[in-house]
Formats: sequence, C-alpha cells, structure tokens
Amino acid sequence: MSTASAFSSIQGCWFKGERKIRVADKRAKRLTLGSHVASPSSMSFRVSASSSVKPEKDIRIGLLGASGYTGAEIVRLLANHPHFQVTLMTADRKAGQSMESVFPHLRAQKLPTLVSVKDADFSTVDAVFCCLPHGTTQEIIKELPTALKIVDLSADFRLRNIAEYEEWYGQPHKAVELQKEVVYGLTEILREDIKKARLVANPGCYPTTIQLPLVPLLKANLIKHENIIIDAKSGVSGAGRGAKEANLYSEIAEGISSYGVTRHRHVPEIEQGLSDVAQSKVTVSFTPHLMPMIRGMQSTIYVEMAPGVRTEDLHQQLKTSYEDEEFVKVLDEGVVPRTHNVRGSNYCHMSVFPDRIPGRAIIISVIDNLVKGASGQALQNLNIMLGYPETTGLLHQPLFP
Ligand SMILES: NC(=O)C1=CN([C@@H]2O[C@H](COP(=O)(O)OP(=O)(O)OC[C@H]3O[C@@H](n4cnc5c(N)ncnc54)[C@H](OP(=O)(O)O)[C@@H]3O)[C@@H](O)[C@H]2O)C=CC1
Ligand SMILES: CC(=O)N[C@@H](CCC(=O)OP(=O)(O)O)C(=O)O
Repeated sequence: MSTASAFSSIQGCWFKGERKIRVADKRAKRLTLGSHVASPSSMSFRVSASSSVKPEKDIRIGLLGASGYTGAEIVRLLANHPHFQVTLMTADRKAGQSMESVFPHLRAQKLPTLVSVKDADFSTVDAVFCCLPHGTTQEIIKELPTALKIVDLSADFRLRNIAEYEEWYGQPHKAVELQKEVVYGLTEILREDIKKARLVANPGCYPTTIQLPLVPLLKANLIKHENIIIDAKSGVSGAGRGAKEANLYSEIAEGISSYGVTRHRHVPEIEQGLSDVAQSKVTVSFTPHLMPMIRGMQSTIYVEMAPGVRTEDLHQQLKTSYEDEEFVKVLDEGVVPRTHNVRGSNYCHMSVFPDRIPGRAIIISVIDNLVKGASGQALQNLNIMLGYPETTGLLHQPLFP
C-alpha cells in the first residue's frame, strides 16, 4: 500500500496523450495468461468452459459479483469500451441465470451466463473487477492466478493496518500477505502507483467525495488537521441490490435518516488517506445519511483554515490541482454542486464557500456513488493498470435531469 510519498505529485501527472496500445503484446499476454490456473487450496476453482462468448476485443474481463449494482454498472460502461470485453461473470443466488434476465437493460450486449465463483475459470481472463460484498473478497482474491490484474471494489483491502481492519470490520483479515502489495485506487491522487499495481483497492464512495477535495488542501497546509466535520448523503443504490428491510421504498421515501453515527466503517479509510498526506494523524467527525434518491452522493465538509488563509486560496489550490483532470471539476466560486449534474457519469464536482464564521470554510463535493464512487473509478484504474488512456469508456456525459 502506498505511503505519504505517493501523495506527493498531485498535479500534472496524468497522461492526456493517447498512449499507443500494443495490441500484439496484449494478445501474446492473453496466451500466456491462458496457462494459469488457481493454486490448489481449501478454496479451489474449477477450470471449466464457463463462457459462451467469443472474445472480440483485446482484454478479457472477469466480473465477480456481476449480478449486483456495481457489476451491472461496469457492464454498462464497458459497452463503450473498445478494448475490454466481459467474458466471465459470477453471481451467488443468481448463478445459472442469464445477465439479460437479471438486468434486462443490458440485453443489447453479448454476455456470458452467470456462474458461481467456484465454477469460474479464471484462466480465461486477463483482468478482474471484484464487486463482492466486503468480508467475502479476501479469500477469493488470494486464490486467483497471480498474473491477473485485479481491481477490488469492496472494502476488504483498503485499510493498510490489519488490526484496524479487524476492529472496524469485526472479522479477521484472511489475506494478510496480499495486503502488503495493495495500492489504494484514488485515481487522481495515486495514479503513479496505480500504473504499477497488480491489485488495486478501489476507494469507498464516501471516501472518494471527501479525499478528493481535502487531500490537495492538506498537502498545501491550507487547512487545519483538527475539527474537520463531514456531513454526507447517499442514494440508496449505495447499499447494493440485496433485499434489506431498511431499504424498502416505504422506509426510504419521504424522509432521510442518519446511520452509522460515530462508527461508520469509512472513518478509518478517510483518516488513513488524510493522515498520509498530512503526515500526522487527522481525525474527522463523519455522519452519513440515506436519501430518498437512487443514485448520487454529496459530502458537505466544514474545515478550519490555517492562519491567514482565505477561501479564495482554497479555491485556487483546488483549481490548480485539478486543472488537467478530466473527471474532477472545481466549480466557479459561488456555484453549488448538485448530484443531478454528475448523475450516471464519472465526474466529481466540488466547490468552496466562506463560512459566516471567520476562519472557517465549507466545501461541497458530489459524485455518482455507482460511477466515480465505484465502477467508473474502477474502470479508470484498470485502464491505467493496463496502459490504456484512463478516460476510455468513461467520457459519456451525465444524465440530466
Ligand atoms: N453500491 C455502491 O454504490 C458501492 C458499492 N461498493 C462496494 O462494491 C461491492 C459490490 O457492491 P454492490 O454491487 O452494490 O453490491 P450488490 O449487493 O448489489 O451485489 C453483490 C454481488 O455479490 C454477489 N455475492 C453476494 N454474496 C456473495 C458470496 N458470499 N459469494 C460470492 N458472491 C456473492 C451477489 O450475487 P447474487 O446477487 O447472485 O446473490 C452480487 O452479484 C461491495 O463490497 C460494496 O460495498 C463500493 C462503492 C460504492
Ligand atoms: C447507502 C449505503 O449503505 N452506502 C454504503 C456505502 C457504499 C460503499 O462505498 O461501500 P463499501 O465501503 O462497502 O465499498 C454504506 O454506508 O455502507
């Protein structure tokens, strides 16, 4: 996992130029990867013909947890990707079903039948997106062929500190050795490490909205490390597709509810990232809320500025930090970010406001939880890991209204 030094080049480090894709190399690699099988262990994967889809693109993608919301979102994004093709998809309860029957909106794509993880043949893919619930992922990923590039969307590999993981997630870490090679996938901040990574831990959706504005400000010493207060809101799709009483329409509509007050598991992830860049322990007060909407996430962040710093300085720092970034947009002063304006897209919009109380500022940051907060950022990361332009498959505009 990367350290503070990895945060040192926030600006000007992403490649805008079209990197030449070595198709021949990729094809050669595919042949090599074809000979890998999972190592024998208590959890073994059957090597069988699980895909009926003939690959027509360069990179064959395996999708673990394809029958969930983030899995479906990756399939939607890959429809416009010229190089990545889903050739293997897994499900749990829905194993054996066609993707079309689980997600009719994806029926236009040629997709393989959903298989259970134990029946999946990982020797037939080049890279994997893992969209499984946290707590189920470590054991599965540690048995995958080591040649595979993997982006894990779950929280299982995000925390460097094993004791901290076990404390916040309430279970033993089952892949301690693997944890050491993990790179945290906050793309705009850690791009250089992601380029070299084999296994990327994709950030949580709340931590993405929070770290993107705060990392450049902490790095430039413009805000204090103390008294950072975050009031965050999420659409219900953030909770996944699994049936839960608390997520019934009658429980969600016409009201909002706070949850995880003082103990949400994203707190250590946020504090890890902010402390790395501040090079001292940063603590935050973080309260998430469930909103009566399907997609979208907003973090409203209250900070104390360093002595002599004005909100214009915060705004200018964010503008400079992200001026070359496609997916992070710092809005003009006074313009309020809205989840509507990023819906269905990989964009993050942010803005800074002076608080009425002298010395304080209010930062607002919005994303689509399923795109920049999950599947979009995951695709951005895999593009980078495989040497493709990072915007590939991600440049569609937000869906408004
Ligand atoms: N939703 C969001 O906005 C975000 C989600 N994430 C993270 O991404 C991951 C996926 O989230 P999401 O798509 O919303 O979740 P869903 O609940 O919608 O989907 C979970 C998927 O995992 C499968 N699955 C469940 N249990 C097991 C198991 N024991 N073994 C194998 N497969 C299993 C399910 O199969 P089946 O349906 O067939 O039972 C389904 O395909 C989670 O870790 C989540 O926390 C991260 C950022 C944002
Ligand atoms: C609305 C809702 O329930 N949201 C989820 C966050 C989704 C996410 O980022 O979860 P991971 O850390 O598991 O990837 C939650 O609060 O747990």
